[in-house]
Order: sequence, then C-alpha cells, then structure tokens
Amino acid sequence: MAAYLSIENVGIAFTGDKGTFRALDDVVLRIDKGEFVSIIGHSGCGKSTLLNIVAGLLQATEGGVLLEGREVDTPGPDRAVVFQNHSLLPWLSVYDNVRMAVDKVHGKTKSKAERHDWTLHNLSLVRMDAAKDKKPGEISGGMKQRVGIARALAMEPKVLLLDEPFGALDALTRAHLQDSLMEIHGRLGNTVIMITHDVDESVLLSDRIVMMTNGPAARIGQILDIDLPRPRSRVELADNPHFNHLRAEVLRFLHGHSPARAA
Ligand SMILES: Nc1ncnc2c1ncn2[C@@H]1O[C@H](COP(=O)(O)OP(=O)(O)OP(=O)(O)O)[C@@H](O)[C@H]1O
Repeated sequence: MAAYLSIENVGIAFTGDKGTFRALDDVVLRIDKGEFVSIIGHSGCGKSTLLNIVAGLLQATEGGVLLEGREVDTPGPDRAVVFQNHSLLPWLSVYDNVRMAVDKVHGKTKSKAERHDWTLHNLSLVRMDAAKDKKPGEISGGMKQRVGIARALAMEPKVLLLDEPFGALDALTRAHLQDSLMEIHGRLGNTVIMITHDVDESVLLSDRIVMMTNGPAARIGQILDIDLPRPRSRVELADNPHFNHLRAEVLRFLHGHSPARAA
C-alpha cells in the first residue's frame, strides 16, 4: 500500500552569488497516517529545508513529495506549519488569530456559529480559552506557541509540520507543551513531522526518529523506531532502561556525526 505521506528521492541545491550549494541529497521517507516522526540532526544539516519542501514553501530540485498519492509543491491548508518563533499577528487578539485561519479554511463548510465554537474548542485544547481576548504582546512565549499550535490544529491539516516549536522556551514550559502535544496527538491521531534538537523530546514524543547526516548533501543517516507503549509519562520513562537505551542511540548517532564548521 502507498504511504500516506511520501518523500521521494528529494534533493535540493541552492544557487546564489557564490555558486551552488547542495543541501539535501536523495532523501527518502514514508510516513503513515497518524504517525509522529521527529527529525534530528546538527545545525545546518537541512532539517528546515526538508520541512519547507513538505510544506510546499521550497521546491525540490530532484524528487518530490506525495500526500495521499498526490504531488504537493505549493503551500496548502492540508499541511499546517508551526515555527519556532510564533507568527501571530500582533494587532489581533488570541481568538482572532485562530479565528482568521478558521474562517479561511472552513469559511465555506462551517456556519458562523460553528466557526466560533471551533475556534474556542481549539483554544481550549491548548488551554488558552481563558486568555482569548489578550493580544500576543500580553502573553508569554509559551502561550504564544500554544496559540500557534491551536491555529494549526484548527485548520485540521492532514499533516502538522512543527519546526522546533518549543526551541525558544524554558525547560519547564517546554515540558508542559510536550505533554499537551502528546495528549492532543493521542486524542486526535494527527500525522506530525517535528524538527527538534532535543534528544529527550524526540524519544518522548515520536514513533520514529529520523537522524540526518551533516551537509552539504545531507541524507537520512539512520531511522530509529521508538517502540515505547503509549500513553507515555516522562516521569515513569526517566528511569526506564529501554527509554535510556533509545536516548543513547540518538546521542551516539549525533556524536558520530560531529558538525562541520560553518564556512
Ligand atoms: N535559501 C538558501 N540559499 C542558500 N543556502 C541555503 C538556503 N536555505 C538554506 N540554505 C543552506 O542549507 C543548509 C541547510 O539549512 P537548514 O536551515 O535547512 O538547516 P537546519 O538543519 O534546519 O539548521 P538549524 O538546525 O540550525 O535550524 C545550510 O547550510 C543553509 O546555509
């Protein structure tokens, strides 16, 4: 059976003033519906480039991406992206930031009352309904990321693309948001690709971890199956030998692929 999301022999080269830079080479990855896949690798290896190709924000030079058998090469509401630094509109309230996406995606299929309820429902999924009337400038970084996630979920995308969504947050907030994301994924069964630099985060959340070699011409170096039963608890996993073994596997891979110095 064909994969739900299929990254087929993707390569990309950037051409600029200083010549051509080959960022990715022959990346092949097939993802099932409902799967949570993390991508990990050293800085500059090409993780965001790969995510942006799946999002349709960048065009692959070779190969392509298929979602349910159809090629995707432009952005679309079936693939929602959450970036490391929230991209909320500062002049709109929390509610309106989500509502705008809801109106755009569900304007023709849901009534006004349904769109209102759907906006509130998604804000409550990330526990931001009480702060719905605040502006982005009045809430914390973690709260902004939660709104960004609510906005992405409200679009009911086929695939949720997360580019280091918790990278800019303190450890405690990060842990809370990881737990929320795990709970939402458990409940809704979203298909997720998440870029992270955090080894524990990748093992805790993922079904599979895709480890990338360093660029130029980065590829998938190894894929690790995370066969820990769900639901998962960070506290219980802290002294679980299998969790620690998986964690060590990722660390070993990263250590064996030390980053090249930036030119
Ligand atoms: N538009 C572009 N033009 C030229 N080179 C680019 C462009 N975008 C990315 N690159 C290069 O491609 C490589 C991969 O970049 P990318 O941002 O995908 O890495 P990353 O793994 O996401 O890094 P980080 O973890 O630091 O965010 C880097 O060497 C980067 O300099």
